[in-house]
Formats: sequence, C-alpha cells, structure tokens
Amino acid sequence: MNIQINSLATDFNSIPIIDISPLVEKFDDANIHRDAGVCEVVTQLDKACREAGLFYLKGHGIPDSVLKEARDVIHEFFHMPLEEKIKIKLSMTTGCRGYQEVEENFTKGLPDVQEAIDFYKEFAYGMYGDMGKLLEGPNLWPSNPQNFEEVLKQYIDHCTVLSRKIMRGIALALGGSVDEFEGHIASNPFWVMRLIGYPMVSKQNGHAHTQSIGCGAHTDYGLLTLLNQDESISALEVMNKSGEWISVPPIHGTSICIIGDMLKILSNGLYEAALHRVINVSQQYRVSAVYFYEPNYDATIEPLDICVQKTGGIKKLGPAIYGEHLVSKVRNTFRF
Ligand SMILES: O=C(O)CCC(=O)C(=O)O
Ligand SMILES: [Fe+2]
Repeated sequence: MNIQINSLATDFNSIPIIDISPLVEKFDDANIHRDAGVCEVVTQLDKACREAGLFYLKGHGIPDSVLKEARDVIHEFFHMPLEEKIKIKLSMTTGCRGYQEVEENFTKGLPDVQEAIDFYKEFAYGMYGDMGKLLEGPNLWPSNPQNFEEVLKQYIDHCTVLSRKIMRGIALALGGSVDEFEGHIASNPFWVMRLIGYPMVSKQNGHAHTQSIGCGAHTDYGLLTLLNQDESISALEVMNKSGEWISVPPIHGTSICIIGDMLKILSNGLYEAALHRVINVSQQYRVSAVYFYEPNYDATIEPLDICVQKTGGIKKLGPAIYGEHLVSKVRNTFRF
C-alpha cells in the first residue's frame, strides 16, 4: 500500500463550515439528486474534501445535549484516581481495548501527552482470522461514572447514523450512486471510538520534554472521523498546502469531520486525508470524543472507477485491506 501526503488541491487558511441539514433530512429520499439544498451541500463537501480534508459540520442533527453529556462523563472518568482508571487497563489480552495512561500512546515513535480509552466495534472471535486477532474481545466499560456506558453507546449510535449520511453525500460528490459505499466497501462499517484527555502541559508536570504534543501529527486510518472537542479550548491544528498549521478552534454546536486514509485511496487521491495534531497549551484539561467510521473490516480498498476516470485513468493508490492497515497502525501505537 502506498499512502502519500500529496499537496492539497488549493491552499486554505480557514476551515470550511458546511451546513449539512438538507442532506441529513433527505439522505433516504429517492429524488435526492434533484434536491437543490442537497446539491449545494454536495458541492461544498466536494470542495472541502479536495482542499482541506477537514471541515466543520453544522446542522448535523446530533443534539447539543448529547455532545455535551458525552464530554461531561469523559471529564468525570479522567478526573478519577489512577487506581480506578486502571481497572479497565488496555493490554494485549484485552483486544487493545481499554484505558491507557499518559505517554503510553505513541505517534511516529514519540509519546503523546494524553490519556485515553479505546473502544472498537465488537465482533465474533475468529470472524476475521489472523487479521482480527489483535482486536478481539469485549469493550471494557468503566462502572464509574455509572451512566458512562449508556451515554457513550448512545453517542456512538448517533455518530454511526450521521457518518452513513455524510458518506452518502460524499458518494454523490465523487459522481457515484448514493449508496456507492454501502456494498462491499462499508455495508457493515467498522468503527473505533477513542476518548482522550489532554493534561495541561507545563514544565512542572514533567511533560516539557515532549514539546507539549498531545497527539503527534498523523492522518486518520479509515473513511471519516467525527470529532467532539471541548468547547472552550483551542488545541487542534491541521496542516495546509504551504506547510502551515491552521488552528481548528471549537465552534459551539458543530462537529468536526476529518477525511481518512481509506477515503483518500477510494477517491484515487482526489480527496485529502488531513494531517492534524493536538497541542494543549491552555491552562485547562481538555477532552475529546473521537469516532472513526471505517470500511468493512475485511474490505479491500482501491480507487473507485469513477475516480480513476477523473484522475488520468491510472490507479495511483492502494490496494489496502482495511483491517491490515488498522492493525499495523495499532501495533505502532503501543509498547506492550
Ligand atoms: O483530540 C483531538 O482533537 C483529535 C485526536 C485525533 O486526531 C485522533 O485521535 O486521531
Ligand atoms: Fe486524528
């Protein structure tokens, strides 16, 4: 597989904001192609995916109360004593599911100044053979706070429904049929949920040597990511074509959508997998809920014919088996 960070189509200095409410309302409508509101959303999605690979979503339909409740229980969990948190500690024997302490997670060989809990969609033992072994196992849900599991499961369901709608818009934007991604590519979409807590970074707490990097520069692995970040702290950044880091501050009521490696391959490089990082130099503890919407675990991902035609007739990227791509990334993330 060959994933390269190509230069973006046109440079950007601010992040697009797309009101996707027409798509959210009409995603299942037989006449979706003819709807003027949806067509406008599709045009904006196409531009944002080509240029920035990361954008804000307005009108996404997830209630503010659901977004806030998710962040609140995540804050509550991370504020508990370490003895409580390590009751759900991640290891090789938990299917890489569970809690990791600060600096147990690595990006490109450097420790991240973050603590986190990882959840993966559950699947039957043996279902994906050797390719699935590393991630087999039930999710580890904390018993404290008591409503944690219920709140987060509800949030995951919202994200799965919304992601399918966005992928329908992206299918149209690429010139495909509305259900282009619902056959062998993502009829049974895998998902990953990563809940992250970023301590304030200062010399006093001993993290100065890692240059304050909460999450090192990376692209996401799958189709698209939905990010729910704390409302008062600006810490996320995305790189533009000129190599400048552009700040992605929170905007009330919006979600952030980030294009991942698999969508880049499917689009034959038309769409960009955004390079992004997190630096929390604020005086506050920051949390985020990061939901990754992925292809079928065992899907072979290669450029769609419609995208190959638009890009000179040659497949420039892939093929990749999604599950293999994920497992190779997870292996590089931990030092067991
Ligand atoms: O916490 C954030 O804002 C982003 C985290 C992220 O990019 C990731 O976990 O892939
Ligand atoms: Fe990311």
